[in-house]
Amino acid sequence: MAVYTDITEAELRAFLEPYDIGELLSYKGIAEGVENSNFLMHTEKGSFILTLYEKRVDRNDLPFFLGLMEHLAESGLTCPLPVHRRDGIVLGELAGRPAAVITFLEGMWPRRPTPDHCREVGKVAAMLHLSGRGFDRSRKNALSVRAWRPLWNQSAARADEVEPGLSREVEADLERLEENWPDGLPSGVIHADLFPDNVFFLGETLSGVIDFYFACNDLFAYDVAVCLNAWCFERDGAFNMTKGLALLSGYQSVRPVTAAEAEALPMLAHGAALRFFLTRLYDWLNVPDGAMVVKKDPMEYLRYMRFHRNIGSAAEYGLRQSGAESH
Ligand SMILES: Nc1ncnc2c1ncn2[C@@H]1O[C@H](COP(=O)(O)OP(=O)(O)OP(=O)(O)O)[C@@H](O)[C@H]1O
Ligand SMILES: N[C@@H](CCO)C(=O)O
Repeated sequence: MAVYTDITEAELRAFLEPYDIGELLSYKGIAEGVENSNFLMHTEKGSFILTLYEKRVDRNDLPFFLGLMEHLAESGLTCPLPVHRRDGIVLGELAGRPAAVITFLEGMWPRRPTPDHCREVGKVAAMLHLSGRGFDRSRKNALSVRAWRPLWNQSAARADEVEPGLSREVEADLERLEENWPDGLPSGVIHADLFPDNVFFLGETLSGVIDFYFACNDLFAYDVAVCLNAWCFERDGAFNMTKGLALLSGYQSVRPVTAAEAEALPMLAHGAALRFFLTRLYDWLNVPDGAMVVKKDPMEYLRYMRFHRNIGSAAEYGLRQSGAESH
């Protein structure tokens, strides 16, 4: 359960005083997520999420994340909105952490994604890429290729405890990715963490996207690569081409990928797998077992890295190109 920072009822009531959301009726920690502390609150005016921003979130980035949610919602993409206090402010401080109240989004994230879910997430990723264009703030990706080696260095000495030979294998991948990482591809605002637990559905209909706390400006196709990893592998580690095809065709129905993006996709998917492997490995080795958080398995992402190393072309993910260049 991701509650790193606990709060008392008195603290919470004082924090909520400047908001116009009615009397607090109940609140409880949310048993999901690994990054921030989240609480579900019921007030006289409905349900709200209270988020306390934890270690990996830089306070200076919060106006970007919260502003982006407002911008995307205005462009028609359903996502939660930060609630403004009576004085207009959206960001406060609670228990020594930056904190915000966020509107509650109805829906459930898909525990077993189907090709239909994948098509919908492909579409919403492309819509987000197009909608982000009018957003007037920008944020560098703090977890892109240049950040991987410093992150790896914090785990490298202990990696072989997780699996013998891991250290040498990851070193080789890092070198390959650092040398061949593409640049100059279409870029803009990306979500960067568009996993199933961040995409809600009501029945078969996508009801919204949450968790913009890794959003940044980077290559659009990198975001697609993150999605391929997060949505299209089966529990046994096999890549499901039907899901890949659905996700990519959903994406292309809104924003066709360029030939250069298609060519770079295997490298981007390999790098996207390494990025999540590295943060998971760091947490695996460093977050104490007693912490109220379910640690995610880095080895799942090592298997994806191994898969992508051997991919020759994006067609193997299910990409069908019409030859149309775009954006
Ligand atoms: N606006 C919202 N509406 C409804 N539920 C929400 C909302 N925001 C968060 N939640 C709930 O809280 C959980 C954790 O939220 P979130 O994914 O933002 O946390 P996180 O710690 O940043 O997670 P992650 O590990 O995905 O980065 C979600 O899976 C969802 O159940
Ligand atoms: N989505 C991430 C956790 C939040 O960054 C993962 O599955 O490793």
